Amino acid sequence: MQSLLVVKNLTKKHPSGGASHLFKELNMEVRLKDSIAIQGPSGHGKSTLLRVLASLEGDHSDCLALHGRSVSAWGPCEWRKKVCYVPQQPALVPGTIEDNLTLVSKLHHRKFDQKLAAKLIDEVGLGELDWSQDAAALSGGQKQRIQLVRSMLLESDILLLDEVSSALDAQSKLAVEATLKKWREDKGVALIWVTHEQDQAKRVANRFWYLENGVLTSDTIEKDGHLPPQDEAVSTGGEM
Ligand SMILES: Nc1ncnc2c1ncn2[C@@H]1O[C@H](COP(=O)(O)OP(=O)(O)OP(=O)(O)O)[C@@H](O)[C@H]1O
Repeated sequence: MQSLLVVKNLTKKHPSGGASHLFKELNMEVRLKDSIAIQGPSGHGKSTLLRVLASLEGDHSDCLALHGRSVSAWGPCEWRKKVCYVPQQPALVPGTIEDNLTLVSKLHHRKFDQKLAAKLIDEVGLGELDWSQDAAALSGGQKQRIQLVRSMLLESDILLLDEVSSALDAQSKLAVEATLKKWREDKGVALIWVTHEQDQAKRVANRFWYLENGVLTSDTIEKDGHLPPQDEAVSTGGEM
């Protein structure tokens, strides 16, 4: 399977300072259509790892390559369009739902694909919403889904999903999972999910990573009928 993102010797010091590392010398590869669940104890750096992969924290250009090009070769803004981080806490802009959905096209001077936006909104279970409604008045779970659809409209190569269904009821959670699964199949994107839910990880992922004490290990169980080329998602020498 074709490689999208290659990570080599990625090291991140603990944000609290000192000599300790959140993770050290991580090596991994993300392939086309991968769906990877990252799990591990709270506070061991899962969200930080996603933000680093999205080039939102520190300068790790030498360690990250997308389609064989580093962050600095793409430029950080272009990189973030291609490797999109979706945070757990919705960060909607002031204004209506429509203002939020059209934000990506406005920022990137693209035509807004209303039909696609409406389809995705419907699929995640928000088909009844009036787009002229104030986004601030939405529930936490509705905001999470608006933010997710807004990110999907960027049509990135990789979506980094940081507990993106944590505020949802069981039915809405399944709707979001199904929407993302279809998106991955249709668009060939890769999904990386941070989730604390073992059941969700099993439902959505074909590869499983575990981050603890600075070490990322991979579980080679694979669904979807393909085997990993190597047990490549294994880091070395982590320390806290
Ligand atoms: N801005 C920051 N300033 C100081 N420390 C930070 C900052 N961001 C994260 N940390 C610390 O870095 C460590 C890793 O945090 P991170 O949120 O990446 O962990 P996590 O595995 O995603 O946790 P959780 O499962 O609870 O979401 C934690 O000890 C956290 O307190």
